[in-house]
Order: sequence, then structure tokens, then C-alpha cells
Amino acid sequence: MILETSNLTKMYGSKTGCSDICLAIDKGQIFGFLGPNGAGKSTLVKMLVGLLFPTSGTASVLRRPLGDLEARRKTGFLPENFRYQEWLTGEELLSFHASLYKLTGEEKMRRIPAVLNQVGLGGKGKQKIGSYSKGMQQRIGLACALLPDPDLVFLDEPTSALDPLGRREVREIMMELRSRGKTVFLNSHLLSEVEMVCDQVAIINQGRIMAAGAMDELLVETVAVEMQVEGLTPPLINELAALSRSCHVNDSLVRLTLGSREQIPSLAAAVVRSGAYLFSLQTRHNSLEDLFVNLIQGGGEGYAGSGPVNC
Ligand SMILES: Nc1ncnc2c1ncn2[C@@H]1O[C@H](COP(=O)(O)OP(=O)(O)OP(=O)(O)O)[C@@H](O)[C@H]1O
Repeated sequence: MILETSNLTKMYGSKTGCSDICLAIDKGQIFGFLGPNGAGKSTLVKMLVGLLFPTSGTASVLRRPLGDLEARRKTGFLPENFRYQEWLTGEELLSFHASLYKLTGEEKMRRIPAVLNQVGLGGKGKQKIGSYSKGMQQRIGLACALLPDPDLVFLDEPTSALDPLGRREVREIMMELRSRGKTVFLNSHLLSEVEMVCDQVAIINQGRIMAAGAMDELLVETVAVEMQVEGLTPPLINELAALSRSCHVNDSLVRLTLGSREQIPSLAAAVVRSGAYLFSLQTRHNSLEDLFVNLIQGGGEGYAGSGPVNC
């Protein structure tokens, strides 16, 4: 495993940053780490890149203990709220980061133009960072993270300042990294983006992992159903709610989430038995957003696929 944590916990005094985090992430994956504001995402990433000491629990990064210098040299990190020295040019900033990574002179000469091209800043390296647009600043941050050709890269909201084309380019960069066997740990609020690129995801809320697994397994574990029913009565709504994980009624439209497709006939049977009229029943693609909203708003019935949960 490229990254493993076991009961990793961070307390800020009596306040929980994150608690009992158990993850195991394999090489060559794009791993999506999701959660609402204040859930504990940055706390976990900061522990994994060596910026915070855990209160308890253990972790290994690139098969070495937390804080190991060799592992840090092969780890890239794009923080969420970065602010680089505006008086430096893009090349000077990269050169500074290359020294921090202890790249040799030859590596510097090779990697700096390579990462500038990779993030779409080819030809812009001599411009001062103060003159960069927000999107360009995000790109130069990504270039810093990719500078050592890392085996593992943590990207905290890497596309928040980018336009749709820029977002697509960053997705392509992540996929290209994966195709070379690199591992990407992606923190993002953009669920559709995570759904497009990630192989595995974990959802965290109030410091605890609520769901984790391979993306395709998590999304088929629930079935979303929409029914058009005339003559809904409170007892019928109660019966439908009892048959489903979640049930929302708006006039004659009933939206439900089921644990499996096998439960669909019992919904139809309940409607017919009650004397109401079933005009339509359709299943719809369950998006990551559905899963996220159900878990966070529904108080969290956890799902665990065969994926990245470690304990
Ligand atoms: N330095 C700190 N001192 C005290 N509490 C902190 C500190 N940093 C974070 N917290 C608390 O820890 C919890 C997790 O915060 P964290 O920043 O890890 O969440 P997050 O998921 O990254 O949030 P966001 O998506 O808003 O960036 C929150 O309740 C936050 O208030």
C-alpha cells in the first residue's frame, strides 16, 4: 500500500479534527476524499504530509513512517489556501521549491520547464507571480506539487480557481499521473469532478469516515427511484418510507433510495394494494452527490465497499 492509516486521530484541545481514520490506498489510484466544510479533510492531509502531529494512531506514507524525509521528497502537496511570494517569477518559485526537494542542478533544469508545460504555463515562467491570474496561481501551485515527479501527490481543491477548460486539463493531468503508476489523493468539493476521475472515495463527516469504497461499488449499493402516484395517503407514505432508506414526497412525486433493485416490486405492490394509482416508476443513475447528501443529511448510515477501509 502506498498510504495506510490506522486509527489516526487529531484532537485540537478538546475539539476533534479527525478521529480513528483507517485507510489503505494502493498505488496507481486516484483517491477522492470528500466531506462538508469542517469535516476534517485538511487535518488528515496535514498529518499525512507531516505538517501536523497525530494525537494517536499510526500511518505510513510510501511505506515509511509519517514525517520520513525520503517519503516527503517523493510526495507532492498542493495546499488549499496557498499564497506564493508575489515578487518571484514562476521559475524562481519553482527553483526555490526544487532546492527544498533537494533536486540536483540537472534535475532542476529538466523538471522546471517540464512542469510549467504540464500545467499549461509554458512560456509564462519569467512572469512575476503577482501578475498571474487566480487560475495561473493555482497552476503554479500544481507545478510546485509535481516538481519532484512525486509517487504520491496530495491535491487540496486543485481546480477551485479554474474555468471549465482548466478543470478538464487538471483532470487530464491526474489521469496521466495514474497511467504512470502515480497515486493522487484528491480533496474536492466538486462531486461531479470526483465522480469523473476517482477510482476510490471516502466520505468524512464530523471527523469520522462515513463511507469508503470503490466508486462503482458505492454508487450501485443504493438505487434511486422516482414514482408518480395519485392518491397518496399518510399510511401509504409511511409504508413506502419503511421500505426504503430515504423517502421524499412532493405532491404526487415520490423519490426514494433503496438498498437493492429487488425491493422495487414491493414498492409498486404497496401502491396498488393501497388503492392509489401508479402512473410511472423509474430508476435513475445514482450520483455521488446523491450518496453524499444522503450520508451527510441523513445522519449517516455507513457504506463500506471492498475499497480503502483499513480497520
Ligand atoms: N488549528 C485548529 N485549532 C482548532 N480547531 C481546528 C484547527 N484546525 C481545524 N480545526 C477544527 O477541526 C475540524 C476539522 O477542520 P478541517 O480544517 O480539517 O476541516 P475541512 O474538512 O478541511 O474543512 P474545509 O472543507 O472547510 O476546508 C473543524 O471543526 C475545525 O474547526
